[in-house]
Amino acid sequence: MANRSMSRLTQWCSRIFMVEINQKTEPIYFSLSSTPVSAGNKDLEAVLGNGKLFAVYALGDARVPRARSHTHLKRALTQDLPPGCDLLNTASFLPDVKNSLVNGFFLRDNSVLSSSERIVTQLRQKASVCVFTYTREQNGVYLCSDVTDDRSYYVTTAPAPLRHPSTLNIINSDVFYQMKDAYKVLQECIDVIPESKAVLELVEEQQLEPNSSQDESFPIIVIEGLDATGKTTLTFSLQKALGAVLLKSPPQCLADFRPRFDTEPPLIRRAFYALGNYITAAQIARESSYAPVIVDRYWHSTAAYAIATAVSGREENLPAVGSEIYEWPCDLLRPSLVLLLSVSPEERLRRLSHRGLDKTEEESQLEINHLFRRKVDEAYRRIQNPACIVVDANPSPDHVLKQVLGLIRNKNNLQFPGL
Ligand SMILES: Nc1ncnc2c1ncn2[C@@H]1O[C@H](COP(=O)(O)OP(=O)(O)O)[C@@H](O)[C@H]1O
Ligand SMILES: Nc1ccn([C@H]2C[C@H](O)[C@@H](COP(=O)(O)OP(=O)(O)O)O2)c(=O)n1
Repeated sequence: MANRSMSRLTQWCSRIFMVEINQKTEPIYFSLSSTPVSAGNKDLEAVLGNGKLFAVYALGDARVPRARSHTHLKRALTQDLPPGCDLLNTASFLPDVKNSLVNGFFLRDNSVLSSSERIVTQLRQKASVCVFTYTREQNGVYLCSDVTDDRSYYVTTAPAPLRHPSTLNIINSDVFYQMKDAYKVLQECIDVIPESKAVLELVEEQQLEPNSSQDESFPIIVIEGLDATGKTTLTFSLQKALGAVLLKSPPQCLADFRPRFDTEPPLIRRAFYALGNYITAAQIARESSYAPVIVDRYWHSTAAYAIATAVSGREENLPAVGSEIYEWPCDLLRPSLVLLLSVSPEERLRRLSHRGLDKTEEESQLEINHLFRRKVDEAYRRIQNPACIVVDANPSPDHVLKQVLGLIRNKNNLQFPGL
C-alpha cells in the first residue's frame, strides 16, 4: 500500500467503483474526484437514493484472512440487517488490471431510525474493515468520505470497462492452473482450517506424476453436467458396458472434508476442489494402465462452477471465448474424451423433484437461479484442450447410453475390446 499518512480514500481515488443493484441489470460505475462535478446524475441517484449510505470492505494484507473476513462480513451484515436497509454488492478495481478487484458491500439505509450507523459502528469495533460514507448535497451531487478522516471526494459516473470487473481476479483466486498454486492456498490455511493439513497429505501420498504418458493407456472418458443431468446413471451403465473402472472428482478420500471446505470462501473452496482433481488424476493414471476409466466430474466442473460463481450478473459478463481462463491446467492429466450431458431446465427440475435428495447449497441456488445455471453451462462449453462434446441427455437412460457408446465408437484412436 502507498504512503500511510495518505488517507485511505485518497489511495482509492485512481480506482473505479461498481455497485450491483441485482444480477439482471447493469451495475453502475463511478469514480472519485477532488474537483467539483457539475450536477446530479440520474443513474447514481437511482442506485444511491437519498438515505444514509455506507460502503464496507474487509481489510487485510494476506489473501486467506481477507477472503474469510469478507465472508464473515457478509454474514454479519445479512444477519443484522434492520428493516428499511438493503445490502448491495460493490467492488473497486482498476480497469482491465488483473487482480485489482476488491469486493465489498454497499449498505443503503432508508429507515427512519438510521439503523445502519449502529451496525457499522459495531462492525468497526469487531472487525478490520474500511468504511466510506456517502452524502448527497442539495444540488444532487454525492460526496464520499472515509469515516476515519474528514476529507471528502466528489462522486462522478464512470464508463463501463471493457472486461467485466468480476473477471479480473479469477486466475489463482477462483481457478488454479497448476497444482502448486492450489496447494499454496491450503498451506496458508493450515492455522485456521486444520483439515487443510490432512488434505495436503493426501495429495502428497498420491505420488503425482505430472502428465505421465498416456500413449499406452486405455481411454479415459469424463462425464460432465449440472446436477441431475444423469451423470451417475450414465457412468454406472458405461462402467458395465465397457468393463471400465469408475472414478470421480472429488475423490472418495476427500468426502469427509468436503462439507468443511464448502462453507469457506471461493479462494479456499476452489483450491480444495482443484487439488481433488490431482488426486483423481493419479488414480486415473494408475487404473488406465489396466482398463478404460470413466470419470464422474473432473476439471470442467471445477472451472465452470468457479467461473460462474466469480462472474456476477449475466452470461455476457463471462470472459470471452478463447480467453486464457478456459485453458486446461498445464500439469493435469488430460482425458481422451469429455462429454457434457445437457438437459432442458424443465426436465432437470423434474428429475430433481423426483429424486428429492439433499442438494448442496450451490445446487439449490441453481434451481432458483436460472442465470447462474446458464453461466455454468456456457463456461463448460468454452473450456478448451480438451473441449467437451455436448450430449442431448433429455431422452431415456437407454437412449442416452446408446448415443454415448456411438460417440465413443466414432472417436478416433479410442480402442475398446468388445465395442
Ligand atoms: N435419461 C434419463 N431420463 C430420465 N430420468 C433420468 C435419466 N437419467 C437419469 N435420470 C434420473 O434423474 C435423476 C438424476 O440422475 P443422476 O444420474 O443421479 O444425475 P447426476 O449424477 O447428474 O446428478 C435420477 O432420479 C435418475 O434416475
Ligand atoms: N471436480 C469437481 C466436482 C465438483 N465440484 C464442485 C462444483 C460445485 O460447487 C459442486 C457440485 O457438486 P455436487 O456434489 O452438487 O454434484 P453432484 O451431486 O456430484 O452432481 O462441486 C468441483 O468444483 N470440481
